Amino acid sequence: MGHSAAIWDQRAAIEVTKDWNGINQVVLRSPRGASARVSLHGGQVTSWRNDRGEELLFTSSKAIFKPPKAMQGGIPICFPQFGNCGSLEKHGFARNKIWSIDDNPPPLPANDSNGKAFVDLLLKPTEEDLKGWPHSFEFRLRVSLATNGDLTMISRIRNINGKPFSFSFAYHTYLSVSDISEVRIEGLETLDYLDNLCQKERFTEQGDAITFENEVDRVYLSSPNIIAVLDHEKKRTFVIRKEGLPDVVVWNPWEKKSKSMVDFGDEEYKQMLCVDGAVIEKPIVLKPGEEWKGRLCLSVVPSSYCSEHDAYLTGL
Ligand SMILES: O=P(O)(O)OC[C@H]1O[C@H](O)[C@H](O)[C@@H](O)[C@@H]1O
Repeated sequence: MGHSAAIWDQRAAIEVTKDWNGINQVVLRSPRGASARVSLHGGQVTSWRNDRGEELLFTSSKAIFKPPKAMQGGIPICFPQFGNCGSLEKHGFARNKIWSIDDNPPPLPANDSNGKAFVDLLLKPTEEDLKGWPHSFEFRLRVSLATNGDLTMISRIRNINGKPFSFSFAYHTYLSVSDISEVRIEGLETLDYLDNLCQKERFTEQGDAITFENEVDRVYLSSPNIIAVLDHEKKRTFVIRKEGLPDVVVWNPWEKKSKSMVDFGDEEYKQMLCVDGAVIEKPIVLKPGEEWKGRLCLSVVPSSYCSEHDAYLTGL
């Protein structure tokens, strides 16, 4: 795929354009008008819009998106380390690297190809990278947008090293919400979590659902594969389905911390909520030749749909 080439295939539209830093980004469009943008900087999804053109992911108005710094917003990929729980830079190096497009990706499964636009991005370590993390790998990230606007990300990480290596991982998903005080998460009740605000101490969630009235920075452990984020004001619900990602990070910096973060504008913390499908507590160990797969699918449904179908949520 050449520089800023536009490729249109019969199923759906895939276009490669340049972002404001001159870095290639892939735009996926669904036949009904939903869209997603994926930057080759970090393989980061920077935008996901529904068919009415409404942005579903949060990006701060002051976001700095200039390599080598990763942008706070969208969906950064945290690999091979989450946060500061290791010797590497925060959240690992993958989100700061320039990925490449696979011009000849394996096809979508036949039962899943109808109207789907997708792109495969690849990350392989350079000689220089191997000095910082001496493990050879191939990371294939497939981002796809379905006809109904669902956004799916599949990460496949293969060990092409002579020795085993281990890693942690997260899709650091910044959801756009109307007002954090009006939002609730269902599906994490009764789970144990590590509280990053209390030196990773382990607690058990007592509430019926998770609501927000202060800073929250937690890793929920061994969660179900479907959770819901209900936004009362917007009357919509994000449904997060995941596979291979046992942990869920829930983060909102709240007022005081967000004031100390250069990327955040005043009061902007109210419009964001990170809910990350992740592997943190028990890192993945890959033997030579082995591959790991982690899948995240994001959908948006009207909240009325959810309350009418109570079982849909209570059974999560
Ligand atoms: O600033 P970022 O690199 O986007 O990371 C922001 C946040 O990510 C995670 O959710 C962590 O649990 C937080 O402690 C951290 O501050």
